[in-house]
Amino acid sequence: MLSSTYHKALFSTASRQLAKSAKHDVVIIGGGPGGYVAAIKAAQLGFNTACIEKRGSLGGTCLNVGCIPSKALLNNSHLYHEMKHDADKRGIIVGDVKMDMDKFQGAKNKIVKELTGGIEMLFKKNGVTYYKGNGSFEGEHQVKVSPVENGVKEEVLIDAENIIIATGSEVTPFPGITIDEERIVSSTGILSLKEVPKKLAIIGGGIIGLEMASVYSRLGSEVTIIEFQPAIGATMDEEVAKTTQKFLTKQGMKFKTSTKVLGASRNGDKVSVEVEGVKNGKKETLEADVLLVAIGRRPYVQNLNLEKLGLDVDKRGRVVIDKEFNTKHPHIKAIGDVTFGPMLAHKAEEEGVAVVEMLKTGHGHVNYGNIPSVMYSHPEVAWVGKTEQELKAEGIKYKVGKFPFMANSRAKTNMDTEGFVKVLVDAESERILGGHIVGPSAGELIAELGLALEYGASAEDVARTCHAHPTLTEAVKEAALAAHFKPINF
Ligand SMILES: Cc1cc2nc3c(=O)[nH]c(=O)nc-3n(C[C@H](O)[C@H](O)[C@H](O)COP(=O)(O)OP(=O)(O)OC[C@H]3O[C@@H](n4cnc5c(N)ncnc54)[C@H](O)[C@@H]3O)c2cc1C
Ligand SMILES: NC(=O)c1ccc[n+]([C@@H]2O[C@H](COP(=O)([O-])OP(=O)(O)OC[C@H]3O[C@@H](n4cnc5c(N)ncnc54)[C@H](O)[C@@H]3O)[C@@H](O)[C@H]2O)c1
Repeated sequence: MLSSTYHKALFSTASRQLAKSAKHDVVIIGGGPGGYVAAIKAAQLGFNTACIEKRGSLGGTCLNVGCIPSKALLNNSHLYHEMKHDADKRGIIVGDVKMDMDKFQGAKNKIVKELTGGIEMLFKKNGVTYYKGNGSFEGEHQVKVSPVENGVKEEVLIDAENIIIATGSEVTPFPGITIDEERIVSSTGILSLKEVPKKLAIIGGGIIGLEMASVYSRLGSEVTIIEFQPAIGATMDEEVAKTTQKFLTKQGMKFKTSTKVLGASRNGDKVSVEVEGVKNGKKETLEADVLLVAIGRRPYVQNLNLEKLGLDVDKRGRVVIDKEFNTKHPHIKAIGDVTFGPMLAHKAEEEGVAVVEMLKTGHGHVNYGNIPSVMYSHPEVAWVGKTEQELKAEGIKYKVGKFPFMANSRAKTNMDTEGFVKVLVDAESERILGGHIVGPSAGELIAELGLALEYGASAEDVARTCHAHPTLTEAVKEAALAAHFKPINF
């Protein structure tokens, strides 16, 4: 996303004279992955561009309280766990390994600060005007920027030819459960705990639940995940979800699937969670030191004043747009989490580019059939294209090619052999329809299958491509070979 030059640079906002009114070709409300990418692209394509962000720092949910801080905690907790429990079997004697939570959190905060500051610098470099304030509609072509702490000091009224809504999403609340961000936390609070909870309960076995379960389980928490559905992993391929649950269970996490949460309350430093089995109606009270509520996110449109222009949201609160990102007023468009599609940073970024290209040329495209998903647990889980359950539901005849990391020489040398690569191909043409990986570096490996999908490659195309040895990528090649004919090494 950002080059390392910018990662390193800490950037302080230059003081600027604020006009009470301004005029721009493109105004973007929201500075997350959707909004900031759209802003940079628009400026690069020659538009006089402004981006309004009220948070006080750019990068949105992803950089401030999402992708980036969670991955920093995941990476460092993994290192800690490896040193403590894994080094010995590799012949590395490390002595007494301990956690320093202040430094652990500090390392994460430093990364967030550098990356968000880097975007501010990119805005400067590309000539994007950045308004630190709340954006709201005043008219079809008028956006008002209202002051926020450390932001604009007075209101600015912008006259905008085109407006892009990129206001993202917020945590879905659980009715009746009050988040205090201390003992009962959302995805934001869990990223900044001051100590490792002895017992951590999590409502929701989706991506946030499982990633945070991984972090704290590695640091020593007893983790229980409560999931309403019979399976974890939200939209994962069913076989992959089952395998993932098996691996995470082996790591010590406890799962209560098909379980309904009736309520939760804080009593001093403890939290009680009342649950009931969906199938047997059995009630139980779980005690925890911290409870994470992670049952999804919902679009965020508060304080935008959409009503003023009669802009529609659907039942799930998503801003209604057509295939070209247009609301009912075609010069007002919406991208990212605030509208349809998966709530992923790279999806928002793709839309950020496409929406601006649409403005410039009348064409802009996102391939929604090829948006990868990655869960950064260990082993990682990554997928792209169709799952087996989707292919069955659509009546598409397919073949499966699978290859286990146990038979991959690089995974063996790394002593990291859990999982497999699964390639789903059209039964006749062998064109790749989906890729599913649970295993080491799955999040990196999935890019190859994404590229194959984008270019309409067949299993044979991937299988006949020379892959370096010894690498984990050979498992992808072998899975493709298995779909086409037979693998060599298994
Ligand atoms: C814990 C966690 C981990 C995640 N990890 C990943 C991951 O690893 N990979 C991944 O792809 N996705 C991940 N996501 C999802 C990802 O963060 C979102 O999909 C992505 O941030 C959406 O980008 P966006 O630009 O649409 O919205 P956002 O990032 O939410 O940005 C919207 C911005 O608009 C601002 N805003 C809202 N209203 C106004 C207004 N009226 N005026 C001015 N500013 C306004 C908000 O302050 C916000 O900064 C994660 C999410 C969470 C919560
Ligand atoms: N690595 C990543 O790409 C990444 C990481 C974190 C978050 N995200 C994105 O953020 C969004 C939100 O993540 P999330 O994990 O909160 O949502 P999610 O949709 O991934 O998972 C929510 C889970 O909660 C369960 N659930 C819902 N209501 C429940 C209830 N009442 N009781 C018990 N379980 C219940 C659902 O069945 C589901 O399994 C997702 O769209 C995800 O794509 C992505």
